[in-house]
Amino acid sequence: MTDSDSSVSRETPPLVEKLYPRAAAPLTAYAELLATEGTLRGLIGPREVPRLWDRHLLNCVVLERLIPEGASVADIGTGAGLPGIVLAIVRPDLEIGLVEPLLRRTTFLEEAVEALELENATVVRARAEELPRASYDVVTSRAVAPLGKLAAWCLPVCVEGGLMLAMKGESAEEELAASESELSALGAELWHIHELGTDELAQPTTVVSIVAGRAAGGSRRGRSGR
Ligand SMILES: C[S@@+](CC[C@H](N)C(=O)[O-])C[C@H]1O[C@@H](n2cnc3c(N)ncnc32)[C@H](O)[C@@H]1O
Repeated sequence: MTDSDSSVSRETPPLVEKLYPRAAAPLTAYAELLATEGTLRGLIGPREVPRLWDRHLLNCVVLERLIPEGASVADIGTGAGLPGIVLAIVRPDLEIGLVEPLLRRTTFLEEAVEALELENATVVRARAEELPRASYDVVTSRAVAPLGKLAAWCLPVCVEGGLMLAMKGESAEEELAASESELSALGAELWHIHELGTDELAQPTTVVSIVAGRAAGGSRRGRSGR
């Protein structure tokens, strides 16, 4: 990787300046952290650095469009903070739990939250299965597990009527078809595939949204209830 390769990703894309002007500086600082400490600590492959914006940050940024105002959000298996840190930056109204079991990753996350001065993000060192039932309004994930397994982890964590948002690639339709009976058994009520950023991004983001029913998480609790 040459210096010019790695610097490409550190230029804030005009799209971010246009759509999220207030978030442009912290997003760029996060891109820099991923490109430096993130690669040094093995959290991001060096080959990802030139495409950090296109394949990672922009891909995550548009997810915010599906999240209701003021929601509490658990980002399951957040790794180096994707999409959780991006969401915390672009949506200060959200309360984000960055859920990750591995110490090396939670150490990086703690440092990133502090460096980026994110008052609305908390690092939670845990596996998804260990989270309290019905504790978040929205549960997000990206590249964590096949949809059926993910639903068994995430839906119980959602309040009744809450949302599970799974970022998926081209496999979304196939995974959804394969897991419909599991979703029903878990009390899911509605599911849908969204294509986000089709007019704006080189690679639109595919998200499976699932509305949690009573059997999934239990009774509704407020955002301060976890
Ligand atoms: C491929 S990485 C994806 C990281 C990040 N979401 C991204 O898109 O770059 C999968 C992450 O899920 C975490 N993970 C695996 N099983 C998990 C579980 N049961 N609960 C929570 N996180 C889990 C791993 O530690 C890892 O950080």
